[in-house]
Amino acid sequence: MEVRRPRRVMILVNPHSGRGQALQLFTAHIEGMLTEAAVPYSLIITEHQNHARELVRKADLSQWDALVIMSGDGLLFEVINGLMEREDWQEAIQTPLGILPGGSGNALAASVHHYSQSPPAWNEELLLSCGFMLCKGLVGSLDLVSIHLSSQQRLFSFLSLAWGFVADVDIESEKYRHVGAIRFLMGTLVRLYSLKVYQGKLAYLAVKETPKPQKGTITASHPPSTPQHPSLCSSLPCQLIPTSPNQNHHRNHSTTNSNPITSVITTKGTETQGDAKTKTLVDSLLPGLDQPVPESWTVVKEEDFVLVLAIYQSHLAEDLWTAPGAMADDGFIHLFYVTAGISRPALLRLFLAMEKGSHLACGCPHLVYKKVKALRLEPISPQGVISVDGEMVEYGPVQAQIHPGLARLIYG
Ligand SMILES: Nc1ncnc2c1ncn2[C@@H]1O[C@H](COP(=O)(O)OP(=O)(O)OP(=O)(O)O)[C@@H](O)[C@H]1O
Repeated sequence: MEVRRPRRVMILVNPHSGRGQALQLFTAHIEGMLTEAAVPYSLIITEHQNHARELVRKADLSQWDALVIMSGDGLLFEVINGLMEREDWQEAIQTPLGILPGGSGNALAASVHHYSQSPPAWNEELLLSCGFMLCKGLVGSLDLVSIHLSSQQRLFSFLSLAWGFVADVDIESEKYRHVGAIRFLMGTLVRLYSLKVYQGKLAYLAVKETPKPQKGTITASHPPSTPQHPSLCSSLPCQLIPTSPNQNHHRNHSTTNSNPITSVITTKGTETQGDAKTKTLVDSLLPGLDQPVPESWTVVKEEDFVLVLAIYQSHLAEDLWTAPGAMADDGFIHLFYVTAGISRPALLRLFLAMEKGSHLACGCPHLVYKKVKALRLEPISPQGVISVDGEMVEYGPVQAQIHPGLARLIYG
């Protein structure tokens, strides 16, 4: 007879995130909620940078129903990259992930709240909404973006890749973190005052609008963007239910080749290569960074930018509804860029309009928006900042490709 050990939710709290109150917020608002909903959990307080990354890289994931972070987006970035560094990454990255806002930006928390079609919420109200989603335990797919840096390092991102104005504001405003979400407005005003032009080359592979596939065919396209709720989902009462790892972790995978040296194509177009034990995820759309981009790509003729922002969730911060049509698993990188020549007032108007998601209706000739599957950015300006999920990464040429529905996220 199979004896199932009890499994639970690992909650990682960064006590220094945001205004440094994540732990107090957890105790005041979430602890009771989880107890009432009978969700078993273990609380782990991160002690240093990369603590969460190392922990999930080595964790026995069969013990955990979900990995939840209470912090800003930076801690989830660590968790995702820790999972993708494991030998069993294909299974590991299927562990449901959850977010409780404890930072000052809280982009993913604001996005999942938005996907639940609830009216906008901030601060504690947003935290309660995310806590409620955690108790319900509904799980959907989450797109990840594979990012290659010039040093050959590869990262996995769930939120954004930014260069120019947005990246500068994000990183420079970290020193105002103690004031909370308003740090972005302060950073924006400071950076507007010393507005810069950033030189570089941008190219992308645009999404082709294709007719809907026939029923029953396996395609490489993304699924409908409504959340799927197969595994952690119980009906009622709101409670996380243990599931067998084998039951759900391979939900997206259909093996097309029985050879142990396999190339596995998932129904969502994710390719892996290698032997059966250590397959690596292939970025089939990306040539080497030292190779020219394929002819099917669009090369942007302008080389003077104010910002380039690739985002794959709806919100860049609690009050920045940047990609109004985006969903967690829509299979798109939403690429925005602003070309040089925009006036300070026009740029400020764009950011103010972003609060209501109406910036694309501003009619600003300098703002361009494209849905893409891959992109490459080659900065020419010798110094600058590139950020991935709000974290500063190595400056230099960078390219990225979307992997639709590679991870799983708790959202209602
Ligand atoms: N105990 C800790 N001490 C110092 N740094 C930590 C600790 N735990 C996590 N970190 C690091 O802090 C960084 C910032 O974390 P995170 O983004 O989650 O919070 P935040 O920056 O306050 O949020 P936001 O970006 O929304 O302002 C991450 O790189 C993370 O690795």
